[in-house]
Amino acid sequence: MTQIAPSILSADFMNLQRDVQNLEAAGADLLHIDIMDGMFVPNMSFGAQVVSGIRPLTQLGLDVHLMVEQPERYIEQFITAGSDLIMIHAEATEHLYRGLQMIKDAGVKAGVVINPGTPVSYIESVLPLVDQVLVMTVNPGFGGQKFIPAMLTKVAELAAYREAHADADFTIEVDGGVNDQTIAACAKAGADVFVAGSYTFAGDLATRIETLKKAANEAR
Ligand SMILES: O=C(CO)[C@@H](O)[C@H](O)COP(=O)(O)O
Ligand SMILES: [Co+2]
Repeated sequence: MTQIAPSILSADFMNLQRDVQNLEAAGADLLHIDIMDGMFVPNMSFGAQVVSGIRPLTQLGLDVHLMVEQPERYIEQFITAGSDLIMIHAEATEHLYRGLQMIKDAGVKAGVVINPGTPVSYIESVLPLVDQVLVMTVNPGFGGQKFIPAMLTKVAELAAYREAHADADFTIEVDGGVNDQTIAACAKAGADVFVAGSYTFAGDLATRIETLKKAANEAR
């Protein structure tokens, strides 16, 4: 099933409540929330307080993308803040399995993320544990970058893995440079959840979300 997850990184932070509520009214399926620590990625965004602030404003699931060194240090904060799904980067911790278990043990969905330079084989041993795999289709750290088409082979590889393994029960998400031109190829390769920040906010929200959904559904 297609799910569109606008990234609030492209929202107007001085009007975040308005933008979150407008996204829900416009038909967003999830809210993608990018947390950047200035270490794992060369940019900073915001912390768990903002997630706590958003939580009571919307019924949408909060899809939290931690771009943070040693994310296990912050998992509890993001659970308490009301995240529905917490994703940690495979490259950011020596204890990937433990970090994912911490999230799952709290009854929250857990996701693993891979950077453009990381192969699917690197995360194979955690695939039976996760609820979502996020394939970065740009280098993490900034919105508004150009989609890297070579990442689609990883999406297809994950879709084939899921098909072949009865114990695999994860959605495949793509993040970075997703727009009306790139979403069809992602859907064709097997992606289910599509993060779109700059594209969604560059026009009428409802029209843009609808355009993305239609393109993804037609490509399947
Ligand atoms: O995680 C990230 C960037 O690191 C993303 O979620 C971006 O915020 C998506 O932005 P667009 O590429 O859609 O503008
Ligand atoms: Co993201």
